[in-house]
Parts: sequence; C-alpha cells; structure tokens
Amino acid sequence: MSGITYEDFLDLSYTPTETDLVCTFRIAPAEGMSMEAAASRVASESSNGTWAALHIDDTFTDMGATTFSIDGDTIRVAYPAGLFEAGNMPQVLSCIAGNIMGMKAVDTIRLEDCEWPEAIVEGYPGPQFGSGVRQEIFGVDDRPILATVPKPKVGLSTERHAEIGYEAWVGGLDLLKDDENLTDQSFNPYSDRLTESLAMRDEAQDETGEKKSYLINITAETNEMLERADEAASQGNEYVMVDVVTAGWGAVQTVRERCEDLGLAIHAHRAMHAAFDRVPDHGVSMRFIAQISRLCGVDQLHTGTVGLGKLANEDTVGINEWMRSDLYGLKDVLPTASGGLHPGLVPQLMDAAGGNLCIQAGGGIHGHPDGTRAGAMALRQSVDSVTEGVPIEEYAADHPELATALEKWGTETPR
Ligand SMILES: O=C(COP(=O)(O)O)[C@H](O)[C@H](O)COP(=O)(O)O
Ligand SMILES: [Mg+2]
Repeated sequence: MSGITYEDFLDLSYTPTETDLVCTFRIAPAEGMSMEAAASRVASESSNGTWAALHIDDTFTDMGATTFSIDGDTIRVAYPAGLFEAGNMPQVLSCIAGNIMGMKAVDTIRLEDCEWPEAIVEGYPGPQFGSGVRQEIFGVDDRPILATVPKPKVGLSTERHAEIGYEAWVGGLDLLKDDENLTDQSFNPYSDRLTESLAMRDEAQDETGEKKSYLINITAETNEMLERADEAASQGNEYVMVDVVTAGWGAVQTVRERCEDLGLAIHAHRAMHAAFDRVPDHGVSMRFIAQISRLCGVDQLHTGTVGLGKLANEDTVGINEWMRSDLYGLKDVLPTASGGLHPGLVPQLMDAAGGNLCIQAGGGIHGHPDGTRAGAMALRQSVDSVTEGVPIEEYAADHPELATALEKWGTETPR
C-alpha cells in the first residue's frame, strides 16, 4: 500500500507527453491558500484525487493529472489521455470543467484553453462539411454566406415566418434561420414551418437561380431532435440548427452521428454560452466552447462579431483562427457573426474577420425602413461592396437599399 495526496499533483519539472491533454487555467486561490496548494488541488480534483490522502495498491492505474507550470495567476495542467473515455465529451467536461469549478480552494477558476492531442482528437468526428458548406451547398467561394432570423423571434405565424423567409431569400440572402427559442410551439409548429418554408425556399430558388437553404431549429430532447432531423432531411433541407449549450454535448454528439447518415450540416447556436464564459475570471472560455463544438462536429458556430453589434464578445478573431487551425485532419468550422449586425457594419466585420464567414442579421434586415426584402438586398450589397473593393458609401450611391440602411443606422454599432 502507498498513498496519494494532493501534493502529488504538482510537479514543476514535468514535461507533458505528446498524448497528454494540456489545459490552461487562470485561478485565484482562496484566502490563506498558496498558489501551489490551489494549483495542485485543481489537478487532483479534476483527475483522480480528493481532499483526503488515499491508499492505493498495485492494481491501481494512475490517471493523475500534473500541474507543471505556474506563471502569475495562470497554471497549466497535463492530463494523461487514458483518463478520458474515447469520444465521450460529457466525461471530458466532468473532468476538466467539473467539480473544480465549485472548489473552495479557489475563489475563481477559468478554463481558458486546451491543447488537444491526437490521442483524444481521434475519438471525435469533427465537422462533416465545415466551411465547405459555402461551396458544397451554395456553390459560393468568393463571399460570406448570408442568413437572417425573422423578428420578433417568437410569435410569428408559420405563414408569416415563411413569407419573411421568401422575402429574405429573393432579396439575396442564402439562409433563413430560426431563432434560438423557436422550436415547436403552437403558434408555429415545427412540421408546418418546415414544409411551408421549404416551399417558399423552392420558389425563391426558381426565381433567383441561386441555391437557398434553411437553418431550422431542432433543439429538444435528444430523440425528438433525431426525429426532427429525419424530417428535415426527408423534405430536402440541407441543415439543422441546434442550441448546443442548452441541448448538451452528449445530445450534440448523437445528432452529429445522425446527420452523417442524413448528409445534413449542423448550425450551432450558442445560447447560454455566456453563463459559462462571460465572467472574465470564472467558468470556461468561449474559445474552449468552440473547441469542443469542433470536436463534436458542428459545421457552423456563432463566435461573435469582433466587438461590433449588441452582445458581449470574446476574442472572435482568435477563436475563428483556432477553428480553422490544423487539428489532426479534422475539418474546420465556419464562424457565424451575429448579434446586432446591420449592413453598415459589414466592412469593419470583414476587415477584422475575413470573408470565410456566415453573416447573420435579424433586426438589421427586418428593421430596414422598406422592409425585409430591401433589408436583405442592403446586406448583400454591403458584402458586394467589400468583395468588389468599393467603399461602402460609394457603393451606396447607386444601390438605394444600401443607401437607406446607411441613412438609418450609419456605420455605428447598436446597443
Ligand atoms: O437573434 C440573434 C441575432 O439577432 P439580431 O441580428 O436582431 O441582433 C442571435 O440569437 C444572436 O446573434 C446570438 O448571439 P451570438 O451570435 O453572439 O451567439
Ligand atoms: Mg437569436
């Protein structure tokens, strides 16, 4: 018999192996607790230790993590790959973002970043299409794809919702998108909405000669989501949308598997992410949420608007870069910029975030003084101004819809 105590989880001379998962945390030790003591408790509680010294014998497999670096408030912890069940994202979170978030040894703790080894990545499918949706679904590779969410976000009848979609599609947008809290309510049932919207989609395609599609929200209990995905595919749609944080990562993994069979792309809305990532010193970062989204295999993910728009953002550019970085052959994820966007913000957005994007606007389309179709035209024109390299004000001179949008909202960010 020998023993393990939390001190065994700190070794500043340790060098991570190539199969270790390395996590970077920022921590504030509780009063009276040294940095070293708090840092070793993080590694202990998130792997195989507890508050008391434990007795082990030689049948024990040591899956202990090691805090190997302390730099100011930042610690780095290496976890052996064998600690993690292959392809089980909830279990990963129960380790590295689990009990430690409530541990009294720290006042605050935030998981900022992970370096994922191949030994773990190979258990996950990654995206089926990634940013390839632009080319594979829409045949577009020279501009961002454009989406709109009808507003008011809930309460519109099915017929009105589909009409708004039609107006947006013929105005030049690629995608109609459901809002995060529209699923299968009595005022706008899922099946009816799917059928009516796709009928409108077909009309818009015939009229414009452009491919159009629909980010229909299937968020629900997992089996229900699978049925809704089946229905979306059987009616000829190309996408489903899932609120990935509220649905849960196990459910996302199940949906991803079904979408492989159905050939459907997944648009990930991140509603509730801010409960975990908004407080700067606690929780998990949006970067981390983006990492697990990619591993679980979503194709598009909301990652913010580089500080423009109505919602708080964390490092959109850095996250977007991570989502297209090399990850042992996993496909990339197409970033979706959304939240308080309007045509006048597009040049700044594309300047900072590039063109490999999905740009989504709700109020910035339907709030256009001349209605949804004009709003959609204005958004498409704003993107065209950037891809054609013409300053937006100059472009607006012979594009009246854009001119009206600029008159209304300028190039300022709303609040
Ligand atoms: O409905 C909207 C945007 O509507 P609008 O264009 O009217 O603001 C989305 O839910 C937000 O973009 C979510 O935020 P994020 O993209 O930051 O997750
Ligand atoms: Mg929304």
